[in-house]
Amino acid sequence: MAAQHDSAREREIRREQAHLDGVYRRLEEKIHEAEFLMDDASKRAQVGTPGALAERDAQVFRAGVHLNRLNSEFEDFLFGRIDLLRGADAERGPDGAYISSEPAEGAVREDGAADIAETLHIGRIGVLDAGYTPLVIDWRAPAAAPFYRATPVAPGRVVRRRVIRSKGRRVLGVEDDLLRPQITARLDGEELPVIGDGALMAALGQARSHTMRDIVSSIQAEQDLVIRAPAASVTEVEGGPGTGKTAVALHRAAYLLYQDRRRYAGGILIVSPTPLLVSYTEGVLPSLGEEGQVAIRALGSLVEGAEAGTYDEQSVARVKGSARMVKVLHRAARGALDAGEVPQRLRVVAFRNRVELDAGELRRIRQQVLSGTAPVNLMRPRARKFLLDALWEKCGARRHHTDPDLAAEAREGFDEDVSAEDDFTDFLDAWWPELTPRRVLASLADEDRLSLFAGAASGSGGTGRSGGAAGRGRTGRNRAGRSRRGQLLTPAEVRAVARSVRRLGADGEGPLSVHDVALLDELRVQLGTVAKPRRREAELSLGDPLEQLTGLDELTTAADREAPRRGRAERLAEERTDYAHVIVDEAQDLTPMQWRMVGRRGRHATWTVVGDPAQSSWPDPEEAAEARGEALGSRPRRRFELTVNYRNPAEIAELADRVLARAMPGVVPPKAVRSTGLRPRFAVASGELGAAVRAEAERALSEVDGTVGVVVPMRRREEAREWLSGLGDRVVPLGSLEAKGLEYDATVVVAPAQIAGEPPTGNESAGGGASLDDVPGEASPAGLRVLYVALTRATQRLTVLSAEGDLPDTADVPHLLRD
Ligand SMILES: Nc1ncnc2c1ncn2[C@@H]1O[C@H](COP(=O)(O)OP(=O)(O)OP(=O)(O)O)[C@@H](O)[C@H]1O
Repeated sequence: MAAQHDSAREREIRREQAHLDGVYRRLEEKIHEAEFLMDDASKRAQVGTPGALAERDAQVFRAGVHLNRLNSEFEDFLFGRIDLLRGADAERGPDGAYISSEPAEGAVREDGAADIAETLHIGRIGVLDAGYTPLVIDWRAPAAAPFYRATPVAPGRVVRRRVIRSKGRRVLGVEDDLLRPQITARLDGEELPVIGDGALMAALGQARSHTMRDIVSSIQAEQDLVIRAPAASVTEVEGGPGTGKTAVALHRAAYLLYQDRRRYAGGILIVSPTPLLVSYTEGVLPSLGEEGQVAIRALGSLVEGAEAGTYDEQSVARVKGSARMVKVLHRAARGALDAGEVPQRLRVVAFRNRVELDAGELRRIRQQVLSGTAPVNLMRPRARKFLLDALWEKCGARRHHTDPDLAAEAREGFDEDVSAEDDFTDFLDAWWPELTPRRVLASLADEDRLSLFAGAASGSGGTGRSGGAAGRGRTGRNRAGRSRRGQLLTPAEVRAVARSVRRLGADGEGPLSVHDVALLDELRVQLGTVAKPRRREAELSLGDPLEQLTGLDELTTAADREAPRRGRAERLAEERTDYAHVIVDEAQDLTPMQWRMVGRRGRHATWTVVGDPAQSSWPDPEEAAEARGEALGSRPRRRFELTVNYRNPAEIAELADRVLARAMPGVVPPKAVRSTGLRPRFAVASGELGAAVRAEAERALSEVDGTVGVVVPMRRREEAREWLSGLGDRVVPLGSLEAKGLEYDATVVVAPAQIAGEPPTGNESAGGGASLDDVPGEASPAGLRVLYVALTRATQRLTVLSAEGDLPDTADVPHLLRD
């Protein structure tokens, strides 16, 4: 029986191999076609402009290179096949396949027999044969949708879905799902064979590496609905851990580009919470045939020239992320002209007279200038004009001219003379310097200044409306000391933030934290920058050079795109601050300030926002929801929910759900699709914690082939690196908040009560150091949500190692994880 089955499998593999061979033959024809075109182009004397010819040469050359590389570099280039019944009508779509999604009446005969009328192969790119019949359909094409959408309940025309595993030119295996088991279908006169137990389970059981794989061959129906949702307005996707939100977001980016390349020439931005998650996911798009138009950025790398390198203590992050900072920064931007040395007197010579403005006059002029609403840096011309007005008044020349024309002429001469004086220009540079966001942020290291800006709301003025910096600093502090009502930040918060920005140094060039970056972006807007000239759209557009080669939708490989496009993609990302589509991953964790920063990059964009409120580590969900609402504006929303957990085996999911029930009672967890029979392991660190962690990590390493994540409380992450040193790169130490979005074959979760008892905050990551007590605080809802994230990272095995505060029972189960 087994031998028979094997031979059926082998026969099917041979058949798929024959098809793949045919595809490669066609590709080789395309190589020749490309070579011919290249040859032809070079022979032609003058057709079109020289520029057009050069472009054409380049295109043809690239086409040849792509085709050559295709053989070796496109792993599982062909991965799927569907066998379909005859459709309700005989109309074909642009990809050469029949359009009907429902079978024709009579396609299944009364005795349950039916013939397969159409077979489609699905791959990463589309290939047509010489007669425009599809050899391979691009996975994003409408004709490929049934491959993902068909279910036994709603099979449409699909009788059998097959996943093909191949490498380069070789077919390695096939796995089938029968979607209409009740009918007897025949293909070319033979009964349709069904091989294997389905591809999804095979994919889920594979060992994990440090980079995410695409799921193109096993996208599930509810995920496909999101990936192919129309790009209008805002697509919101919620789902528990492991439901494929990140995977879906990445596939959606590739799908949108395929659908409307021209529209998305404006760029797609994918915002990820941490650099770890960026490096984990960034290989997926090239494997899907896309890269150049998509920028994947961590929140700490979203602002040009401001790369976050450190992380704030959690209590500080909480303040910096809060929407209260908007007003503080508004005041800081307008008050920043008073930071440092400010000239107290302006002296010029005009019409052979010395004219002077003293400190009081200068202060009043500054107040007048700042009464405008423009960003501070853009007010410099206004400041210049007001100074000249005051000097003109003071020099008394106006009184000598009764004739308005003569007066105007004299004034013009006056302005020209004064403006040309070094004393005047030097003064203006010092009195109204161009402010940089970094410098203004750094100026908040002065507690007096910060407490003034953080003081009770008093209009929008900031220091520009009152006296000198030092005097105002004192006033602010007194005011703050007198009354806390209406204060934006408490004195303790002021101290903590001021201390944290000292890291930037006086010039502001020191290391930035993740949360500083959103503050810089806010200041960038408040201060204003002189716009750089924009490149011409044509220069930016990547176009699709291969569109001209008939019969191939698109032929590029990851390696192709990497080399020539990388520089270009980087340049595009650098230049771009406004995208055509913005995808936000782990959206539940953006702080209000980060929502503002991200919102600015998608003012004219459509959006896809994916997240899970149950995994939010931000302590004030309402404040974040409000900021998210503002960033997304009044655009209509379309909501989707993902309900199946593809990552965790049921045994692990069940344990994690106990924590979810504590963190968010009543929330329905996603359903785990597989079970391994391996229950989580519980252990207690009775001696030295480091030794126990290392021993558990070693044990996990011996149990799985792939990666092991060791999740520790944030304040332990530096120590954890030492505990695990020398165990090799299959083991990754992680602070609890760093684990977000990642997954490992095995995880060791250390000290759950400490993880749940840490002060909550937004997206934190490696580096820096929180200063917490050894004994964990009370588990907060946000802390429990962080623990829930930690417990849902494993694809195969989970170990929970109890430490101080965990109160394990006789079976070593810590109190937070008991029923
Ligand atoms: N249809 C699928 N076929 C195969 N694997 C899948 C499928 N959907 C999801 N997966 C796998 O499940 C795992 C979880 O996916 P992903 O990281 O996208 O989930 P998530 O919802 O973003 O999780 P979290 O909220 O925990 O970050 C990944 O390994 C992904 O490849």
